Amino acid sequence: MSQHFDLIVIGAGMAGVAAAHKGAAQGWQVAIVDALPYGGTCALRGCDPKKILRRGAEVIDSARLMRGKGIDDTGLSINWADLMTHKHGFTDSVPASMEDGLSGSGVTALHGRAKFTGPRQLDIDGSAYDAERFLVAAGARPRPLDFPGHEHLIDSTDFLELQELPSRILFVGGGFISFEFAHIAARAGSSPVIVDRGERPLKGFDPDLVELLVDRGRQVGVQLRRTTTIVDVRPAGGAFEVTLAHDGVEETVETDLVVHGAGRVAGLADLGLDAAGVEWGERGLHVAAHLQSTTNPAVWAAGDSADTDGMPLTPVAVFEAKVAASNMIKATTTAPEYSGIPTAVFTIPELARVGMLESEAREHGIDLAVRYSDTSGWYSNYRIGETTAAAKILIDRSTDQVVGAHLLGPEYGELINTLGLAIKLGLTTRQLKSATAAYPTVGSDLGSML
Ligand SMILES: Cc1cc2nc3c(=O)[nH]c(=O)nc-3n(C[C@H](O)[C@H](O)[C@H](O)COP(=O)(O)OP(=O)(O)OC[C@H]3O[C@@H](n4cnc5c(N)ncnc54)[C@H](O)[C@@H]3O)c2cc1C
Ligand SMILES: NC(=O)c1ccc[n+]([C@@H]2O[C@H](COP(=O)([O-])OP(=O)(O)OC[C@H]3O[C@@H](n4cnc5c(N)ncnc54)[C@H](O)[C@@H]3O)[C@@H](O)[C@H]2O)c1
Repeated sequence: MSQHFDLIVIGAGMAGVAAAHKGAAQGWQVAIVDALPYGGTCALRGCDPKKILRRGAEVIDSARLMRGKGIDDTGLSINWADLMTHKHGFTDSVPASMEDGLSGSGVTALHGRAKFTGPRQLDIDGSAYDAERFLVAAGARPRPLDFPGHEHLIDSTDFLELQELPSRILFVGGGFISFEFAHIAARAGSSPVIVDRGERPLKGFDPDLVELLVDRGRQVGVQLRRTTTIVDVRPAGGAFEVTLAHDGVEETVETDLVVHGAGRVAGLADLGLDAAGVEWGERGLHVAAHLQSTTNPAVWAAGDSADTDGMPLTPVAVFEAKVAASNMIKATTTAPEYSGIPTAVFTIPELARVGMLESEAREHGIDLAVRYSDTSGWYSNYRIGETTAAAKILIDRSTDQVVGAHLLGPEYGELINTLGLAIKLGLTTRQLKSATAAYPTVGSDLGSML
């Protein structure tokens, strides 16, 4: 006997939960299912716990920057176990409070691994369900790696649960995860090495600012090895030997931990999508612009498991889920509009981007004014002793509108939101400069950056 719902949501992360609430508010019978405790990657294994650990690193870094400027940081250190307890103070209550919220909205909260058995049929750990429609919000998982010894790597979830931090950590891949974790680890007293196969790490960010960040990282002990691949990883007496190849030359290094930071792929492999006639790939479930499966009209997707133009980020996942749910409810074909969505790498200092890269703007033939400022000597950064900060704002001369903004500096992960709003609303630099910011705040630097 199969249990019937108007909507079944697969995945109780940020995307799935947002859509489930919206469907229930419509009066639909909605079920949501997760194989893991409710909350998804962001709240339990990603953004939120990561930024709590980063707070410890920020305190250390801030004190060091003020050394000789009135702060004695002698003996200041991170107590990793206590910082982890602080993290658990947030994460531990997430699943129950999310589930309570869903139940309060009338959503049936199920537990188990979902697998399609037909176009509208689902199996959850041996029980049968069917629905008028499904939202696949199954998230992403670390990209499978194939070099010998890859099974010895830990992933980002494991890193965020480490009970103690070893002294030598090697990160595979030069993206978000490796940079953020390496910056935390360096302030906690470890020696992190990031190995990237490309010449340029953090490829989605402004190359000039990335180089400044790499230099600042080097100063605090984050090593970067470019154009280097992993040949193999071998256990060696409680540690690991990792053979690296660079320019055809092999070298073996010893490390205590090897961490996967080599990208994530949509988590769809176990979902039985073929039985539902749903096409999918590494980037996610194949959807039309309005987020409905291109091959099964009963199936929709959002977030990290949907193959869309949106970046695999939390705000994008939530936004897509709301658009998908709204399209289901109203029988519309609205496509999410992705302009003006900022992103930040939470290194210390943080690196942020919204809109086009300089190279993209030039490819589009935009009559570009590039406003570059080394902001390291500006009051906001002098005050806290920060040595590395810069802004690059790209302006279309013909319209006076911001088409891209790239920032590296303390609190610039907040400042980028204003520039995102400017891009979304098509504000001119004249309009932006006409706004008065509270002084002295980092926001009050924006006028000078423009
Ligand atoms: C370490 C890390 C740090 C990050 N930091 C940031 C950040 O600072 N800012 C930011 O914007 N983004 C960040 N991200 C990305 C962000 O976490 C994701 O984009 C976001 O969580 C995606 O949400 P989602 O709802 O699509 O998927 P998820 O939150 O991953 O939820 C998917 C859920 O589906 C469940 N599931 C999967 N398959 C099945 C199945 N067959 N049956 C039942 N349940 C299933 C999973 O258990 C999971 O709970 C980070 C990611 C990582 C890994
Ligand atoms: N602050 C944030 O918003 C945040 C933080 C963490 C993660 N995330 C999300 O999670 C996703 C995954 O993060 P990530 O850091 O794993 O991936 P990423 O895509 O940011 O970076 C992966 C890097 O690994 C390199 N690489 C891949 N295979 C390699 C190999 N075998 N050897 C050496 N280098 C290799 C790639 O060239 C790339 O530079 C991101 O795309 C992002 O959307 C976001």
